[in-house]
Amino acid sequence: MDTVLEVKQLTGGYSPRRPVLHELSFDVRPGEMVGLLGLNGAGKSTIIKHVLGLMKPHRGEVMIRGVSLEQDPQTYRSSYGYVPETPVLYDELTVSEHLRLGGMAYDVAEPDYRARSERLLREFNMTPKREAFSGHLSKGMKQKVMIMNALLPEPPLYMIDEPFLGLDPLGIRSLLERLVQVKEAGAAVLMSSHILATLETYCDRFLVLHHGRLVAQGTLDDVRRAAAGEPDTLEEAFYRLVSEEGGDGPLA
Ligand SMILES: Nc1ncnc2c1ncn2[C@@H]1O[C@H](COP(=O)(O)OP(=O)(O)OP(=O)(O)O)[C@@H](O)[C@H]1O
Repeated sequence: MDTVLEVKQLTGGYSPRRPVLHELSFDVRPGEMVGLLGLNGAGKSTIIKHVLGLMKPHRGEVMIRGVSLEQDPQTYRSSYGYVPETPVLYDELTVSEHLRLGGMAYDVAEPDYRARSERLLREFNMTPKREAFSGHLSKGMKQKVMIMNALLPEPPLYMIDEPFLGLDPLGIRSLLERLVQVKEAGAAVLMSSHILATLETYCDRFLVLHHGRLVAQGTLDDVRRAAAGEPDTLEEAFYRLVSEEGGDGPLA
């Protein structure tokens, strides 16, 4: 089956002498949402930084639709939308100006830009704030601007790092509904979160990261089977896989 994101034997981190990620291999396919789970410091954001091309692997490779960053930086970078854990915006630009900038960066044609930006503003209840400076927005509204900007170009891959912080329940629902739509339209989604019940409901497969190693990956049943005693829920399976004391899961 084709893959959108393919990570092969990735070892990486902030210093070559002390890797944070150890020989990770996984893929994310078209029409699939994959959940990335791990305790604080497990390495989730570091994986995402490697996929974004902000960090260079010590060993191994990362390809998006068969292309590595080195082979074709422009194609690689225009193939993903990214929602970071913490919003990064220009305080002196308005919500509309951020969307406009995102549309230009990804070369979205004008009629598509207009239709998509109107729809996103409506869906995320941001139409009344379209002319507000981002420095004047609430935390959740800033996060919505990041989310709208990632969705606007309709890329083949979405990387979403702990997106629910600060979003109100309607915002969470709008985001999840939109992710289901993009996935059904054939996009691939890699989403990290600590909200395991939501990941369990929405994701098709899971990557369980512990001390920079994948200790389980696959469908909910695969992850349940990897955990001691084959528990019923993702949360319990995760707990057993990363618990230092209990279980027979592989620990780092
Ligand atoms: N800029 C940095 N320089 C050096 N080490 C870092 C840096 N950022 C993160 N680390 C280290 O890399 C490891 C993995 O951190 P990472 O941010 O990837 O974890 P995470 O799984 O995203 O955690 P969280 O759930 O808290 O967001 C940790 O040991 C962390 O201390």
